[in-house]
Amino acid sequence: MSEPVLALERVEKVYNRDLPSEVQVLRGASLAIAPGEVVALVAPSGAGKSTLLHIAGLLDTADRGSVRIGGQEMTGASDRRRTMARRADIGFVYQFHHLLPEFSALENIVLPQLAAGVRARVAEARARDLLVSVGVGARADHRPSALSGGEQQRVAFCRALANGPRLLLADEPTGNLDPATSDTVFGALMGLVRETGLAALIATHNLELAARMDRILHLEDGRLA
Ligand SMILES: Nc1ncnc2c1ncn2[C@@H]1O[C@H](COP(=O)(O)OP(=O)(O)OP(=O)(O)O)[C@@H](O)[C@H]1O
Repeated sequence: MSEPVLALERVEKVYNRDLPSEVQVLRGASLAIAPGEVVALVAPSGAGKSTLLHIAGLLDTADRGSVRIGGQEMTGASDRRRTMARRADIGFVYQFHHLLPEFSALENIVLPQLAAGVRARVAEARARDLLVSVGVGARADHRPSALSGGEQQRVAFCRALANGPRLLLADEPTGNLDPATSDTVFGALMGLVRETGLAALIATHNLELAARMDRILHLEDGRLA
């Protein structure tokens, strides 16, 4: 089997250690996601989904266990190396779009590319292609406030993929949308992910959406099964 894009091994995480409020969220969580594989992460509220995604996305560190991105061991890596790996390899999507309100949809997708050193004309062409591929090409020049919730979220997907990451991490990406919109927007996300051959870990409470992914992982009692 090819090298997993994301591999977690026996990851443990405790918040507020040695305080009365101590909570052990992860108790040996392990997973491996292959290139091109789309995996659903399903868990009861408060089970530690966001914690797991933050650790996988190198935004937080585990107390124990190992995190590898593209075969590179990230446990104990310097902040600089983790930041570089995060920028180069990982795209994030959240429940709320977090687009920059004073910039257009197009600019929101161009800016991270400019920050990564891509030339403006190339960045703009890529941003337009991405917007067209998720069905919001006609909205390129609108600011986020002039877009519907579903359109905003589709723009957020494009932004997450702008710099060609190899791993997409999504935390309830359609959780804020009504069921019909959620279905359409999820379809757009899957289209993008399949087109680019990304590996993805997508947290959702929606079991119908989870069933459309390649595999479902359940997070319970701090472990994945
Ligand atoms: N920074 C923190 N300090 C202390 N406790 C925390 C912290 N972050 C999360 N927790 C606790 O850890 C547990 C898991 O939180 P997490 O946000 O990962 O859950 P979740 O599965 O994403 O929940 P939800 O589906 O409701 O968003 C919860 O009990 C939460 O209260």
